[in-house]
Amino acid sequence: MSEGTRVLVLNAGSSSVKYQLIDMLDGSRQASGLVERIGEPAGRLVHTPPGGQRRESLQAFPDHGAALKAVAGELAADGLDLDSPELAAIGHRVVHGGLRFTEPTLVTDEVLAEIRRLIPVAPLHNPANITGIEVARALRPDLPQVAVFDTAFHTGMPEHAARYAIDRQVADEHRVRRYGFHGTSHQYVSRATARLLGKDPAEVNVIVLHLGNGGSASAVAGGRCVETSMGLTPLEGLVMGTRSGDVDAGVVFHLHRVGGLSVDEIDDLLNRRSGLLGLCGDNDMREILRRSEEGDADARLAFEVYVHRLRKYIGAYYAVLGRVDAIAFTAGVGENAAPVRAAATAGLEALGIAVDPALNSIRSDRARVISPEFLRTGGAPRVTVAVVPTDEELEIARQAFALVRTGA
Ligand SMILES: Nc1ncnc2c1ncn2[C@@H]1O[C@H](COP(=O)(O)OP(=O)(O)O)[C@@H](O)[C@H]1O
Ligand SMILES: CC(=O)OP(=O)(O)O
Ligand SMILES: [Mg+2]
Repeated sequence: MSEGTRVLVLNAGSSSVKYQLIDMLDGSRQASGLVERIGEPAGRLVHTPPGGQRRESLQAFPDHGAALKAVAGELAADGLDLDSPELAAIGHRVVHGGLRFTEPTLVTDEVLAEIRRLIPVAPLHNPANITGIEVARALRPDLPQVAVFDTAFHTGMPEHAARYAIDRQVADEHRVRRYGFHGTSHQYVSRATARLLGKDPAEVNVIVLHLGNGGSASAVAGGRCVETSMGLTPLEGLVMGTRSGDVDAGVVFHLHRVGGLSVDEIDDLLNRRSGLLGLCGDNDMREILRRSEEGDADARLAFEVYVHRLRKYIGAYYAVLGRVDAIAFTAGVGENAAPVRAAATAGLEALGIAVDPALNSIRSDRARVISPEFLRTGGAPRVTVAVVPTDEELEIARQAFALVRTGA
């Protein structure tokens, strides 16, 4: 077993790779960075060395393999060679773990084959995750590679939340059920929210709104996920950057039978050309807020559809939990877009939910409460609304390190 104390975490997303090198002795970040717009003509790598100046390099990254090689180069330039004996493991975010992977798992050829078998149910993600694992294995074949699954935190969901109301035999034969994603983030943020409240996670009920490029909501009761908005694939639920979220399944039949689109075309439409992008031509919330402010009607409608869906889920999860102690906004949109947080919670005072405009407008990368100190709720218990930055990489590093150190 390696005596190293550092873990490199790779979070390979649909068009990006986020990475962090973390020393598990004290949780300190040795380096971190992001490669974005992979596969596009103009890519970007931003690397932050230990305690140093961010370096940006603008270049095209044709695929995830090219991106990871560039990351290894940046780390080497800081003397953080991937050959270092200080590295104990490489942790990988893997989006779909199906029914089998409910815990962090050491990657073997057989595990990799199973992750590959799940590509049809995570077509935007598992291929990138696999590439990340393959490139990392080629760079350090001697090192444990640990897969940490987005689905794992949701595997304890009650059966009534995990089941679709379709023929049970068909569902079981094809393993059609609701798996849920972003679980590492929902787990980390729900615990961090409990800490912010000064309580034990076992005592609190939290609605976590993870709003990034992909987005999902979860209802966490006493530390356990009891409901989440994504399903068999990361398509169900909230309106996302390029994904539709919930649509009547009848839309698929209609587009096929009447619209003449093939199943693959509909898959591409709903996963890559819908959501905010489909509604207004932009998938970046920053652009949508800017355009809305200038009076652009398409951007405004996209914003309203996005927020309306979010409000529906807040209401639904309030009912699922019965008692809500906190609502936590997280990920790129949740942490940065004050107008989304304000609109999603507006007019809900009777549920004990409100956001203080001054607190909401403060920019910070720390977990913080944005609900007002005093609120007329008409008797409803007050809900703490908070912005709680997620750290999927730190959580993956912890889980990966625990596995290689203790085998648990
Ligand atoms: N300052 C900001 N204001 C509004 N939205 C932002 C801001 N910064 C980032 N975002 C949004 O966050 C999204 C990315 O979120 P992130 O959690 O990094 O996504 P992912 O991990 O899914 O790639 C972007 O598409 C952008 O819309
Ligand atoms: C599962 C998922 O949607 O992930 P991301 O937000 O990284 O696309
Ligand atoms: Mg993300």
